[in-house]
Amino acid sequence: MESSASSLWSGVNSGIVLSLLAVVWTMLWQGIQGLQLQNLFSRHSRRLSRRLAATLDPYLTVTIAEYDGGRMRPSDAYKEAQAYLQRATRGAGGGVRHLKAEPDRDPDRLVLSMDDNEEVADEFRGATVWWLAYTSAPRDDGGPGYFWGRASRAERRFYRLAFLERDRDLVLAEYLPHVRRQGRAVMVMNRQRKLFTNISGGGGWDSDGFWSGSSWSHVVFEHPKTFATLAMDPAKKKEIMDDLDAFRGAKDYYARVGKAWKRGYLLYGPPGTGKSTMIAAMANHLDYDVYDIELTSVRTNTDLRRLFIETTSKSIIVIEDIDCSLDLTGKRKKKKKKAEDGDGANKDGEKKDGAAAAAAAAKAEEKSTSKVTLSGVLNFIDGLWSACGGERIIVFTTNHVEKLDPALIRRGRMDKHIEMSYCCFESFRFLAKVYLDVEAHRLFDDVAALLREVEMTPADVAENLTPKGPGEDADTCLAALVEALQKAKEKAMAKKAKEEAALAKKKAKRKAKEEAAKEAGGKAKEEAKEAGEKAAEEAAGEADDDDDDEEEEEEEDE
Ligand SMILES: Nc1ncnc2c1ncn2[C@@H]1O[C@H](COP(=O)(O)OP(=O)(O)OP(=O)(O)O)[C@@H](O)[C@H]1O
Ligand SMILES: [Mg+2]
Repeated sequence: MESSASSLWSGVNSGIVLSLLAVVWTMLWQGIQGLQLQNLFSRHSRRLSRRLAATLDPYLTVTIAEYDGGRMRPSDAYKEAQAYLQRATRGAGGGVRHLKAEPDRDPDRLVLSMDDNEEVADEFRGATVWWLAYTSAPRDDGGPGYFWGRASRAERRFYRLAFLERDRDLVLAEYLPHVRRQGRAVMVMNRQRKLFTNISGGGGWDSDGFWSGSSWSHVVFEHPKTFATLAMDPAKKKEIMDDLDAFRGAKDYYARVGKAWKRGYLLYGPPGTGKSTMIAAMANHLDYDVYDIELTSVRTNTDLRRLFIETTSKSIIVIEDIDCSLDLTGKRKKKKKKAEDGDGANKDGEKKDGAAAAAAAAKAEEKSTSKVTLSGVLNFIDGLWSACGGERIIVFTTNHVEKLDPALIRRGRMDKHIEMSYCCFESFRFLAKVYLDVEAHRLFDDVAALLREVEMTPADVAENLTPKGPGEDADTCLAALVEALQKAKEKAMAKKAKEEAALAKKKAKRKAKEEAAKEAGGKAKEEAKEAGEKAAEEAAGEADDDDDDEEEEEEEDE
């Protein structure tokens, strides 16, 4: 590859006029080289030259947009072209004068690519082609991407490939596939796993407290946790690793049975039992990117769907603490009725009752409350859109599995339910090996006995096993753990005693209340009985009087 300024003329038929022009141009070029105006002129000179060439042999163009389908999915072809062109800008930048730089895997280097409005020429089997990078102005025109709301109003990036008409077949049939293949190879070589989030990066908080602007931003994913350092029952760990391996290699299986190539994991258990750690281990095991969705920052179901569509294949999509993120429990029907999307699409894309109803519903919603509903989340997991893009793992974590709507975690949505529990002796031994490189110790029996009686999270055990200073070793750390376990045991016993005392007090109170009620009931009964008897006597007396009157009346009639 070389800069277009030097190679351009090789693709052009020269005639007398052209020769003359070339001479004039060379002289002019040499003249301005001494001046600092070269930057300015080089770009224009290349364009001018190409236009000149096009008048003799018209050129064609192919444009590759950053997003497919309006602004729904980042385009693979764009990414491949970008990677291919990164190669073109290696070394001295391949003649490109304005470069963009991103961090490389190697901390001392940068990955360079051409900046907007830069142009680079490439040679392929004797043909010259020109690549131009450019950005179009944000649009607000209700065009194809308008459905996606704010996203369509962001800048749109493109690569435009120009080539001479006579090279048409070569470029379309061979050069472009070559670019894609090479680009993919570069991407594999440079691949850095990424951790994406929907709440930071080039955007801003809107007046309702939601993040708007670019949907995902990312950092390089560098979590050191692997299954080799994750403490849990070995059989359970192996089962999870086998499950992940089976998923990764099951493309054909999923296609054959007609299922989207995705798998749902529900990780549940008390805080500090390793749920987030497990996600990092899964991502490292599979070599996948991680998309961490902060659901409370997603405004509507439509936004949630857009976020999903923008995720790439080979990724883990995580929603942590799903029970806290939203009120998802038992509100499915109610919410479905009232909480429709502000953007005009509801869960199933069904038609809404009308704009007035939508506006009323939107007004009724509290301003700062996310309108993502359980239906939206269910649709996100296994609706029609969930099938696009392939090879994804969806992970939910929660501390309170019992609070979740059964629909959310049924098999098929969350295929595998994994309980992360308190530290058992096996896990402790594992952590002792990892943290202290100790496989046996005189304090192990004490720890084993205490762990049978006390619940301690792997996070707390790991903390106690971490040497805090130069004087600390396995002996001091294990002694600290035993002490912490004993303290935890005493605390648990004190708590239990307190609870029992409270329970006994409650029982005694209830009993006293019952007896008082009984006594009061007996007294009331006696009084009622007395009153009843008195009333009966009186009634009987009155009845006698009535009989006498009737007899008298009968006699009078006769
Ligand atoms: N099973 C485990 N094996 C190894 N380390 C663990 C394990 N569980 C927890 N840890 C350690 O404890 C710390 C906290 O764990 P983690 O954040 O994964 O807990 P969590 O279950 O996600 O908690 P929360 O419910 O509060 O989010 C981590 O830094 C990790 O190193
Ligand atoms: Mg966590």
